[in-house]
Amino acid sequence: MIQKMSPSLRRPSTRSSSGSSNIPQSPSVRSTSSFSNVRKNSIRNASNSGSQSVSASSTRSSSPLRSVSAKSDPFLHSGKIRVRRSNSTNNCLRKNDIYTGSITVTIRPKPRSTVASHDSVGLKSPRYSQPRPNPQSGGNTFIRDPWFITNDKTIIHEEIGEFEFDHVFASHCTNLEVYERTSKPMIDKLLVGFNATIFAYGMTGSGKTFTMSGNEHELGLIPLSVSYLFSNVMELSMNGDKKFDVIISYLEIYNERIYDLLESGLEESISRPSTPSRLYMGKGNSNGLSAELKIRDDTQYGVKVIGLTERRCESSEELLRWIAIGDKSRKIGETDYNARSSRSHAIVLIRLTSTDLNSGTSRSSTLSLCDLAGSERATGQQERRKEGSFINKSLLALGTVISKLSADKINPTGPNILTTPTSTGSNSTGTATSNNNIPNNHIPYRDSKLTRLLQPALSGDSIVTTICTVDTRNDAAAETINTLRFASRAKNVALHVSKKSIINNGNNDGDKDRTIEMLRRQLEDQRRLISDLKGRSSPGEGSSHFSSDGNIKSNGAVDPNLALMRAENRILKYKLENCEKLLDKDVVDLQDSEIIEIVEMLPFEVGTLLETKFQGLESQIRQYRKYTQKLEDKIMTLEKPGHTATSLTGCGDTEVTELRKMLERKDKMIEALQSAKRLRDRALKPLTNAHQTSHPIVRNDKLT
Ligand SMILES: Nc1ncnc2c1ncn2[C@@H]1O[C@H](COP(=O)(O)OP(=O)(O)OP(=O)(O)O)[C@@H](O)[C@H]1O
Repeated sequence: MIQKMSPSLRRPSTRSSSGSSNIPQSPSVRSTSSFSNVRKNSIRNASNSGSQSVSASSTRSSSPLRSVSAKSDPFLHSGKIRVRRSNSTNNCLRKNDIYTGSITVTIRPKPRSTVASHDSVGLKSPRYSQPRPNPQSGGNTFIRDPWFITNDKTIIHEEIGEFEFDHVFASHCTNLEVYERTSKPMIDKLLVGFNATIFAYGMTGSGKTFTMSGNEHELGLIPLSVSYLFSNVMELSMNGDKKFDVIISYLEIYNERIYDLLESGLEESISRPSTPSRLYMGKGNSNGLSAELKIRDDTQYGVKVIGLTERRCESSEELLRWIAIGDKSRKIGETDYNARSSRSHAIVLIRLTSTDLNSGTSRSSTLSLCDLAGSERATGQQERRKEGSFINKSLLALGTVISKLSADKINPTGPNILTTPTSTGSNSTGTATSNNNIPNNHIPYRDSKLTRLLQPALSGDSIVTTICTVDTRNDAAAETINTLRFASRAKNVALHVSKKSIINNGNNDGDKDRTIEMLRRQLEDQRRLISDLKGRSSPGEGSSHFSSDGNIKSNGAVDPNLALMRAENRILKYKLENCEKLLDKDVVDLQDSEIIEIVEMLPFEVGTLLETKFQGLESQIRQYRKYTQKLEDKIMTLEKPGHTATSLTGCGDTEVTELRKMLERKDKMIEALQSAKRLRDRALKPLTNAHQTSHPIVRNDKLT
């Protein structure tokens, strides 16, 4: 019997290639007549091949990445997954800086049966196609599979009809294939500056956590994406023009409260080895200590969780270690459907900041990886029931937001295209505006923490991809149909996303980096100097330190007054020595018998004048010598322990002034010396000339 179709599924199919148009595509539900043709084919295919999908299995076999071994490398070394860049995007990228398209929606059915060892972790629900006792016949009845996947875009329920999405995976596809098609293109967008959001949605036990985190046999989208991100970051920063910062935060929404999953992880990050997945950690391990965090509107990010821990990561291993630590605190509990059911929505936020070291410009984009808790029916256990009601309430809020965003009635002129909040998109009150700026219906983002956190992403600040996991067992049909309805609406939400803007001002990271580099160098220089001084100074030197050039320092800084005093003292000394030499020479010269003879021959006045001059010079030199000595003594005293830089500076001012005055006088003295010499030369010249005739050898050298 063909059931009456839900109104939301009645839209005519828009089956054009999703990559060729920016008009969001409605999921199609075929007429029952067309459906019956498909059904026949599907049933035939299924019975012939024993598999659900032809196209998806071909995808599986053609993937070049299937040989990657999760066992050999739990975090999958980046080199192993970087086989090729993905060019698969179902949406249009009109301009380099603008992304126009709709939310990308993919469906991942849970396999009919999983290998026993894989399933031992907790699949409690009855297996697909298992025999059930039939009271009428007394024998066993096999429950028939109501779902068919006819190609990689379509999933059909034999009574409900056909749903079309961007991609429908085969139930036996690997996480790697899901990653290749969903997450990898998003990392490529992230790397060029777009925000990217990926979330897994589906009923409890349908494989959301398996898809996002993986298990010990198979890596999930999170580790695969992180490895790919870091391999790109390393490659792009190789030539030294760019620098990347990767920062992780990790939170959960449990019973409508936000908790930081990295708050208490620092010690563990140091001591613990990395762990690939929360599935293999302790159960029910809430530490119960973390405080609830609040959300605020934020001009840069739309919304911000106040006080959320941020950890800077240098490698994929480090980042995944933080996630493993966060996973440990995530609330997990046993439900009727899943022995290790996530009782919270978990969101990993990875912020990538790239800085162009030449221009100093930088750009930050954020990757949000969300593993939502699964919708579930009421259960017997009180605690699970309470959790379940919070989960369902928040998922309902998400469904309503998506529904409002997707509904044509919001914008009767066309699809509801959302733009970034900073331009014409939604605001914090949740009012969406369409392209033509006509205010639309109120979008109830504030109805739950989940929708509030996803608000920027859903209102056009991020490219969004969702992976809806479904359970194709007959028992789960109602939940699966609900999931597909949600997925159908999400597919209708159109996006118009701008790249995050480049920050280019004096306070950008480039400038900061340069300043930091300069300060770091200064610090290193000073450290070297300090250790050098420590090595040279004796233990009793108190707070005074000596630089390599002998100047006293306080806290590593050169005292400029003292340095000046010392320099001037050196000059003074040098001049004094020269004066002394000159005087000594003159004295010697004058004592020379020949000169004395000559001088005796001079008129008396000249001799007296010279004598007076030289005596004056001698007296001046004695004064300078005395002063220099005094100055040296003073410096020696100041350098002794107990004299601080302050006292030094205080003394130095007067000393330096005096010294300067002395230097001026000293210059005068030298001038006087020179004029005396000239005078003497002039006085001696006629005598020398006269003497040359009778005494050809004159010791001129002594007079110069
Ligand atoms: N595609 C798959 N291949 C192999 N095993 C799977 C797959 N999907 C789910 N499973 C298994 O099913 C079980 C439940 O999956 P999982 O915990 O991921 O579900 P879930 O949707 O996250 O549930 P919940 O919402 O309750 O947290 C796990 O044991 C998981 O390994």
